[in-house]
Amino acid sequence: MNEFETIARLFLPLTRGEPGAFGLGDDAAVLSPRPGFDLVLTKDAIVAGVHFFPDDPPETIGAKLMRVNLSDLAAKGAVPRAFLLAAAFPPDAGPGWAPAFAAGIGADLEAFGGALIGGDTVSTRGPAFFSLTAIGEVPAGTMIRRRGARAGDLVCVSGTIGDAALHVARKLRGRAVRGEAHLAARYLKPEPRLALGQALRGIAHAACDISDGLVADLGHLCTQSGVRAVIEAGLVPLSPAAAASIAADPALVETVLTGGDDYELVFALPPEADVAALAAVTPVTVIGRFEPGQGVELRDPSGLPLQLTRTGWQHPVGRDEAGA
Ligand SMILES: Nc1ncnc2c1ncn2[C@@H]1O[C@H](COP(=O)(O)OP(=O)(O)OP(=O)(O)O)[C@@H](O)[C@H]1O
Ligand SMILES: Cc1ncc(C[n+]2csc(CCOP(=O)(O)O)c2C)c(N)n1
Ligand SMILES: [Mg+2]
Ligand SMILES: [Mg+2]
Ligand SMILES: [Mg+2]
Repeated sequence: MNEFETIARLFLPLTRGEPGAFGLGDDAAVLSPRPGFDLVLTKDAIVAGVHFFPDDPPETIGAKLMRVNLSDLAAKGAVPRAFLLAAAFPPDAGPGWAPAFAAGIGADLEAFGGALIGGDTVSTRGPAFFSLTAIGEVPAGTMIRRRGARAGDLVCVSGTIGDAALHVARKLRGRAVRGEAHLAARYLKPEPRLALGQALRGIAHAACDISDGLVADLGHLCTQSGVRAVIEAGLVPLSPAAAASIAADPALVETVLTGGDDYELVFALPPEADVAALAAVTPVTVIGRFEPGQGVELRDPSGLPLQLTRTGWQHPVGRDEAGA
């Protein structure tokens, strides 16, 4: 399939009748925020060998592209509205690859809402690269910021932490884990916490999604808010697979706390907030408290500080992988 066949056959159906997409036949799209709403804009990219394994199923690569972006909208309390897709397809992909990738995106547009309104389709002699600009809506002035956590607030997280990072540790470093199928599913198709994020509007003082790692992303929230977080490692919610993996190899606790790829939410709730009411929508766990100061402190079950060798994922930019 050539470029324009790909746009017409694979991407046009994903516009789902959105008039501002102009049938993917114009230079640009038009989007009007509904009166009384703000548009919330975010962008994440994924690269073969960096964010996904080149032999991952193309449907789940499309889904993961959607979900890493939906996760940012979720963290801001936004409702998905529109997406712009940049796709540089792998040079050696078979004829079924792009249709399956597009089907993964289409299924998530159905599941989570919004429409494709534009993008760009290119070729590459390098690794496959995909990026979405995701556009969501919130009632004007209500986007949840990373800034706003206060001393005394509860540190909360959704879902379970560390599953995807354990999958990566198994695939890249040969680490022995338990519950491989569960860990793989969590890596391939993270759950964007859209309902929780929307429920947090007007309640949470601050929120961030966890892409780089729990400690790193909580650290970003602390920096923006000008507070410190003290969390108890023993309270961090784990799936049975992650708990069994750590029980067999305690060193994996660092992978869980700092490995990233969780796409769960970490957020600040005032102490009087009704955590149980939120937890009725999505699993929510209180893992610590915000205090005056800066940085993230982790405590082990005996209350002693837990030292980590890193806090999360960072891309090397303009230097080699060894960090020279
Ligand atoms: N190339 C860039 N140009 C402009 N702004 C950028 C660029 N890269 C990052 N940013 C901005 O920097 C901030 C931090 O970006 P970052 O990518 O770390 O956040 P994130 O998307 O929530 O996390 P992740 O990419 O790990 O999912 C965001 O406000 C983002 O829009
Ligand atoms: C094949 C493979 N190797 C390593 C990882 C781990 N990883 C890569 S980028 C990133 C942070 C989020 O990305 P970004 O900050 O770019 O949004 C993480 C945790 C992976 N997912 N797949
Ligand atoms: Mg980003
Ligand atoms: Mg984010
Ligand atoms: Mg990142």
